[in-house]
Amino acid sequence: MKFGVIGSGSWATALVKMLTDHGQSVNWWVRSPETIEYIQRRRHNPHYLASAYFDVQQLQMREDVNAVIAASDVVVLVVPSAYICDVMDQVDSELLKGKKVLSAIKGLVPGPDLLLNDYLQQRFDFPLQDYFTLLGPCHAEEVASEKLSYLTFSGVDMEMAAQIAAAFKTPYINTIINNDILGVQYAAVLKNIYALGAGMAHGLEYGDNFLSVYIANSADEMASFLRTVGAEHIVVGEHHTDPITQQRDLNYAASVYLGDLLVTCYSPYSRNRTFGNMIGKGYTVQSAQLEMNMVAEGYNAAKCMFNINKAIGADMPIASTIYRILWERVRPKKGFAEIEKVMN
Ligand SMILES: NC(=O)C1=CN([C@@H]2O[C@H](COP(=O)(O)OP(=O)(O)OC[C@H]3O[C@@H](n4cnc5c(N)ncnc54)[C@H](O)[C@@H]3O)[C@@H](O)[C@H]2O)C=CC1
Ligand SMILES: O=C(CO)COP(=O)(O)O
Repeated sequence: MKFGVIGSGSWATALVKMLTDHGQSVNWWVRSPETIEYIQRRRHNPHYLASAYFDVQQLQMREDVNAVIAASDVVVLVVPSAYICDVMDQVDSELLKGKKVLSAIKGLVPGPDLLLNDYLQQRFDFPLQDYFTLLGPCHAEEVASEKLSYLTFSGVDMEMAAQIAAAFKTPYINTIINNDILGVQYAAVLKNIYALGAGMAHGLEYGDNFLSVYIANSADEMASFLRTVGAEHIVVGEHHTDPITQQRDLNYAASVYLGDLLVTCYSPYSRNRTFGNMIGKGYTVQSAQLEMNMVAEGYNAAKCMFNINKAIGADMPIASTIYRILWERVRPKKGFAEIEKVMN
């Protein structure tokens, strides 16, 4: 199985490290020829995760995204969601036929506000059976230092998900398989919004006691949303697996749901938490964005989820207050005074 990694930020660099540490050869789309030349010479990415070193004999780096896709069986999408349309607009749709797509993106396609599988289906007629996700609690920085992490691979084709997962196994990466392909993506999007809020709470100088209450309530709100969109899982399930079993077996305390919420709310590596902390301290959105050379997905996600939930109608007082702070200029202090009132 040949892997092609599309993206060269922190997470893409971490995934290339996992694959090459496993012994895989990797086709890697790196946009700048200078960066390619640097990695060839110095064996690490100068811009992101610079402490991760590669065996460059295993890397085939190219500036042309179509050449990477053509040479690969599994296309790993790992650019921030804000740029995914720009990248996919360069892709020749014929090349995607018969390929597997593995998304490691924790965001929705902004504008149409779509899960990535729905975007690929609408834009490329790409079938859900060939679509997989790689999610779970894992910061790129801890991959660089080879700290033990658990990644969850999801897909309606669980056998193929397991085969893909096997290629990422290393002494520091364990893998888990599940078939909740839509739910895991929504969970990954929502946890970024709640983590942004956790950062705001920190910036507003709430303590650990309140934070634990806030995270517990966020977990509950997330699970309630996932149960509300459960009907969609049944539609997916009807074609591939027993829909009732799929519904009843879901454990929202599993690492791909609750675990990722926890690590993103608590870890100092989290970009969403860092961004939220600045907002809580009084930075504007624009100045917080300028401070970071990395992407906090929760900012766009707050708006996308607010729009999506207009149709779904789940009760989401926390996510909608974070949206109003970020996008409607509600003062963080005022927003959190409202959040305080809905805590259980
Ligand atoms: N960093 C992490 O620890 C993890 C990140 N993720 C997810 O991975 C995805 C990618 O995030 P990161 O690698 O962390 O990004 P990043 O914030 O490290 O890097 C930004 C990336 O955007 C690229 N970029 C900038 N402008 C672009 C354009 N116009 N077209 C295409 N690419 C452009 C840069 O080359 C770079 O690859 C996100 O959805 C994130 O939520 C998931 C798990 C862990
Ligand atoms: O998804 C992540 C950890 O699992 C990364 O979170 P941040 O984007 O907030 O850094």
